[in-house]
Amino acid sequence: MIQLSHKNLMREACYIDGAWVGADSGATLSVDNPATGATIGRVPKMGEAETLRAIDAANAALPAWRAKTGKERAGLLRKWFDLIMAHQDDIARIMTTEQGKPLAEAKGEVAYAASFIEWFAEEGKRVYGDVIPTFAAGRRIIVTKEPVGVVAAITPWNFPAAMLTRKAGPALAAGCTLVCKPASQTPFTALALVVLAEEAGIPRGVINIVTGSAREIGGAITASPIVRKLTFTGSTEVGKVLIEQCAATVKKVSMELGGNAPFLVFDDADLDAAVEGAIASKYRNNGQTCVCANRFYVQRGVAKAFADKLAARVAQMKVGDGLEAGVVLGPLIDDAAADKVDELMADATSKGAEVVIGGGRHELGGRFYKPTILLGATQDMRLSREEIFGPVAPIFVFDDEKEAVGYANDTEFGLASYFYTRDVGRVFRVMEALEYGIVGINEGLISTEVAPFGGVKESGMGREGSKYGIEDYLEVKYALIGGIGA
Ligand SMILES: NC(=O)C1=CN([C@@H]2O[C@H](COP(=O)(O)OP(=O)(O)OC[C@H]3O[C@@H](n4cnc5c(N)ncnc54)[C@H](OP(=O)(O)O)[C@@H]3O)[C@@H](O)[C@H]2O)C=CC1
Ligand SMILES: O=C(O)CCCC(=O)O
Repeated sequence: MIQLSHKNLMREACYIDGAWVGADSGATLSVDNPATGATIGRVPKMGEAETLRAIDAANAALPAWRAKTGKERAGLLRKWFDLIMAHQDDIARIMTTEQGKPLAEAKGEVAYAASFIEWFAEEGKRVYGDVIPTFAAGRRIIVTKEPVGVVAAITPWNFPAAMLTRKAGPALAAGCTLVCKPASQTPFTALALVVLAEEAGIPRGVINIVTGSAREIGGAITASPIVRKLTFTGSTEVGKVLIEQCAATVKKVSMELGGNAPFLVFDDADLDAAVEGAIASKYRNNGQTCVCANRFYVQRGVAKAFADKLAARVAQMKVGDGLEAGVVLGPLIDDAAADKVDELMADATSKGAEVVIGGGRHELGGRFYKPTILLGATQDMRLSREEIFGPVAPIFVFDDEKEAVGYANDTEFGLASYFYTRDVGRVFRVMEALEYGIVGINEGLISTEVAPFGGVKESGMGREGSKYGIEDYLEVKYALIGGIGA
């Protein structure tokens, strides 16, 4: 049992039309602690029928919710934000237990998650339209923005709170209603957030959550003509399947998919700052974020110095159960994730990469992995193309700016990128040349609710957070008014 101050936060049921319910069949899925392998609870194994009921509930709740003023919706969202922050410790404890990230990081994620609710509560009041200067006397053009309608959100296990609120915040603020499906490995964090949405007084049907079979739930969502938008964060592979499925009903889609972030260090960089940025970008959530640096390209003259400084910092990182004090790297999410990191490591070392520090599974066993640095990585290694999603930092060497940018862009992905330099001209040249939705320049942490997060190429479409984030939940309506006279 997870020790919580708010006992009701840990719910082993789904929330549909304002009621906490189980699966029709009574079937459940177990949720395990990745640090210990122990089962921490069970959630309903729902499928098509329950999902369709959730969609109907969202549809029934839509007229009243969209009719509220932005300010009325903002009031309820603000209460939700306050409750999330009031229960930050409990939610973080649930998150660490089911996801593995260290408690301090989990607390940070809860605050980050809440920030999307606060931000969009405000932004929902500012959904402005336009009056366009007319093209003909006696006519006027008005542009208004309307909620897209019922939205479905499918979220991943690596940020079980923030990926939900980054979607729920703008959706609800815009006047949409929501059906969400959290990852099966981390449903309790999402369920806890919905418990608090209910306590905040968000009306029944406005937010619904179903857990269970991804294929059945995803199939019901994408086939439904009622659902007008799907917002997804997860693998590119599943994103592509969902885009295809959404084509049948021509839904709007927002896709936040995989990344392969390059992290460039030029020889004029502040190396200490670059090392701090590398630690934040690479090892946050044990390397399991889509914006984690995946490839370090370091200019030849500073490559060894950068590797040594990074290794000195990595040597201090404590690996262990995220609930233990001082731990900064928890377990990987599951055995498959650890096996994949092993495979990428074996491929890289067989092709000549040299282990600077770490290099394999941790003595703790299970899914614990040593934070690792590799020197001598090359473009023919699998980890130059695939998301590592683990604590391995491969260092590639380059000689000039053109070569570095060429390597950085040599991927089908285009989410986050980073570079370190003190040359102002290079700042602009490289920023403009990188084919990425996000560029961190002398910064390793780019996530904030006030900026637009999203990718290009196979990293997806749409932006989350910031004033741009709400646009994905709005339709533009153009009205031409005639008969006005002279
Ligand atoms: N962009 C990102 O932030 C993320 C990228 N990834 C990448 O993807 C790899 C695999 O991770 P994984 O968790 O399997 O990611 P997935 O893309 O499989 O899972 C993300 C979400 O999609 C759901 N899902 C899976 N299959 C379907 C489907 N056919 N229809 C509808 N929903 C579906 C999952 O449900 P369920 O949990 O029930 O299977 C989960 O809620 C990682 O190693 C990493 O490389 C992973 C997570 C986030
Ligand atoms: O990995 C992801 O899916 C999103 C990264 C979270 C963030 O940094 O906002």
